[in-house]
Amino acid sequence: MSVTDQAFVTLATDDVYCQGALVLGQSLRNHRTSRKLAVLITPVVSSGMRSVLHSVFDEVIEVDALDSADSVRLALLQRPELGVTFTKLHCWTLTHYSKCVFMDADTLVLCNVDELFDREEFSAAPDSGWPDCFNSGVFVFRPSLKTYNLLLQFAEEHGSFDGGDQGLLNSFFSNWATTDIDKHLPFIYNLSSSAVYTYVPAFNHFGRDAKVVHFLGSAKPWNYKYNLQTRRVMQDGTTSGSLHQLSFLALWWNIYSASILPLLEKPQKMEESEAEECKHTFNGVEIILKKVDRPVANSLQMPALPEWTYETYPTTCSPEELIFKAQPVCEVEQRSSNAHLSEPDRSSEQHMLHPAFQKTSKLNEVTYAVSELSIHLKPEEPSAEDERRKWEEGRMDYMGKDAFEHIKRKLDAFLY
Ligand SMILES: O=c1ccn([C@@H]2O[C@H](COP(=O)(O)OP(=O)(O)O[C@H]3O[C@H](CO)[C@@H](O)[C@H](O)[C@H]3O)[C@@H](O)[C@H]2O)c(=O)[nH]1
Ligand SMILES: [Mn+2]
Repeated sequence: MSVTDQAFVTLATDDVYCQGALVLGQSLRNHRTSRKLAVLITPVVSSGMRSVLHSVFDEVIEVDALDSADSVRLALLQRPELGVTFTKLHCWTLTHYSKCVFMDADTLVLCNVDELFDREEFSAAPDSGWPDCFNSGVFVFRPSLKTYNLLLQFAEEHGSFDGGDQGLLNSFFSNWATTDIDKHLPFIYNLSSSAVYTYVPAFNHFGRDAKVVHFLGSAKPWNYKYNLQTRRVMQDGTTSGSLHQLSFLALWWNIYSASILPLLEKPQKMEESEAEECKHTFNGVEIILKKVDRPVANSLQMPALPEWTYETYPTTCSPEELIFKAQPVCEVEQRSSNAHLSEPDRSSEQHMLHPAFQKTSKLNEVTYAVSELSIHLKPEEPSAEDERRKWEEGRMDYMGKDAFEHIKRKLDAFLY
């Protein structure tokens, strides 16, 4: 059964967030959603990335970027980049759907969540930072131009208390917390990976039922490095996380390497060329595959956490297997005790592969050739204004370009 007038909708304003949207879309496919998949993009998304999006999503819809331009409030949140999340409001214009579930590009489904469509506008889960507010990373809504215009008007009149869409939507749907308990999605539909350690016993008790993980905050899965041999996320000085977070991150990367990487234009085969590194370059993003002879000790060694961890996979696993094994161990174990064929939902999975998966047989070539995978943002030259602000805020780069020798050279050039 497929329902064509309902859709999961996400947003990727640039090629970087497209990485997240692709993994989210793929996770929905892996769990055989019966709904359409739509992604909103802006004009800056590259044509290469658009064609990759087309192989996972039913619809790729270009919209103009909306910006809250609310730098003061966004600075309070310490996330100046979030003004652009106002672009999310465009989802109300998708009136060819009767009902939709919006999901942030930094979310991932762990099982089929089609039952969300039984809920009404406006349903969302509590935010872990302020539970009387909902988190706007997962919500059920009804597209309507009327609502869209009311939202824009509201934004103009009242702005957003956090500068992003979440503040705006909470003020707009202000009776969410008190009026209808059916509109409170359980937290397992929007489990923020950072909430994991704020209430560990609750996570241990309820976490195994998690249905959607949300990597909210400034460190996104694509900011980490992934070791294709150990199938673990690598930690360096700038990234850290609890074991639970790291297992969710590893799951994200499992999907990325198994299903998204093979959709990218195939780089020169690394075994043949002597190259140590190969790159896929998009607009502002480089995806780098590296041959590294790094001792395994450098990547994170996860101690055994039998009741809640992800399996590590032998590299001999077929890509299809890999995709469906990317489940919490507790689930895998339950399944293996009575052979997964007895579970009707699983037995048909292998036959229901989305066309996007069929290309994944190329995975092994990549897997064997490289051991480190990372996504880099091509650094933009900081503007003169950014530079000045850094100085004013006392954040000089003493070791780098603001080192005494560089300043002296500038002064010399100015004086002589
Ligand atoms: O440059 C950007 C930034 C965001 N997004 C999209 O907007 C979503 C929200 O941004 P995100 O970086 O995921 O924000 P969070 O870290 O999740 O922070 C919170 O605050 C945001 C601003 O209010 C809300 O949109 C989020 O749902 C809420 O979880 C992303 O997932 C993307 O879908 C882009 O496409 N490009
Ligand atoms: Mn998010």
